[in-house]
Amino acid sequence: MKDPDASANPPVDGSELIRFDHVTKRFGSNTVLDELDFSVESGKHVTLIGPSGSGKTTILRLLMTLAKPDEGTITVAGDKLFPAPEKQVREVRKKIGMVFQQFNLFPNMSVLRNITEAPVTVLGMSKDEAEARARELLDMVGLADKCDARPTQLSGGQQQRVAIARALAMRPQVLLLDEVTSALDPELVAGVLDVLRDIARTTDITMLCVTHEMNFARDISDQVLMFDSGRVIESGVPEKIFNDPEKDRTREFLSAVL
Ligand SMILES: Nc1ncnc2c1ncn2[C@@H]1O[C@H](COP(=O)(O)OP(=O)(O)OP(=O)(O)O)[C@@H](O)[C@H]1O
Repeated sequence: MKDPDASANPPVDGSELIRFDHVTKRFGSNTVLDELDFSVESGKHVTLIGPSGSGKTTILRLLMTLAKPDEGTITVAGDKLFPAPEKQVREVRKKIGMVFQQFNLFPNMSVLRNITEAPVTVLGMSKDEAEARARELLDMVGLADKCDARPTQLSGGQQQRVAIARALAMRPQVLLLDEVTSALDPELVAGVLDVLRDIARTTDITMLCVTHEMNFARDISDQVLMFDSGRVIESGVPEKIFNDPEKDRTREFLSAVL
């Protein structure tokens, strides 16, 4: 399962890969992110936890440019993602890969083609190179024998593992994971989390994850950020946040979910 080459040209470990400065996002009168500041260092695995509606998914959607902030700046690997000219946004956006709750695979393409499509059309990779890379990634997620299958012939857990391979095929510097096991039957969750644990352990990719799987968060995170009402109210290593949180709000949240 080793894939030392999951991300292209990773920045030097310890440098800042993602930075939010005073980011505010409103939906009508609802201020979802409120002058949010936080950063993620290159190579680290950071998990966002917090109550439903606290703004976690919105952060990932801003990074994917699926939504825009109202105020503030977002920087990725030293380059502005917001505010920035459209051409720069497209370049910076290539550094980011995301796996969603729903797998969003193309149903009428083979598994292999689902993975090679964007590297060929967006990155201009040759078909041969993209296929070789896709086969390596399918091996990494334990689906080497499913290249020719259609997504509908796979279980939800297998589809999600294809979606993980598809995100990595673009050689992003950061992988965003948004509640990737929420849509799965319970017996399929462990297989997907094991694949992600292996990716966290064996690659140098930076991960920013939203999850309700607290054991998974404890296992893979270098840092856990506790969110409430659009702000980080507490952050620290998992041992600290899960065993000895400082804020009552964090304690209340964890006692409700653990
Ligand atoms: N497109 C949208 N239009 C209007 N309101 C939205 C939109 N997207 C999100 N919101 C609102 O923003 C708030 C934060 O949503 P978000 O999905 O970021 O929360 P979350 O912390 O990820 O929650 P959960 O854990 O339930 O997924 C919620 O009140 C939500 O209703």
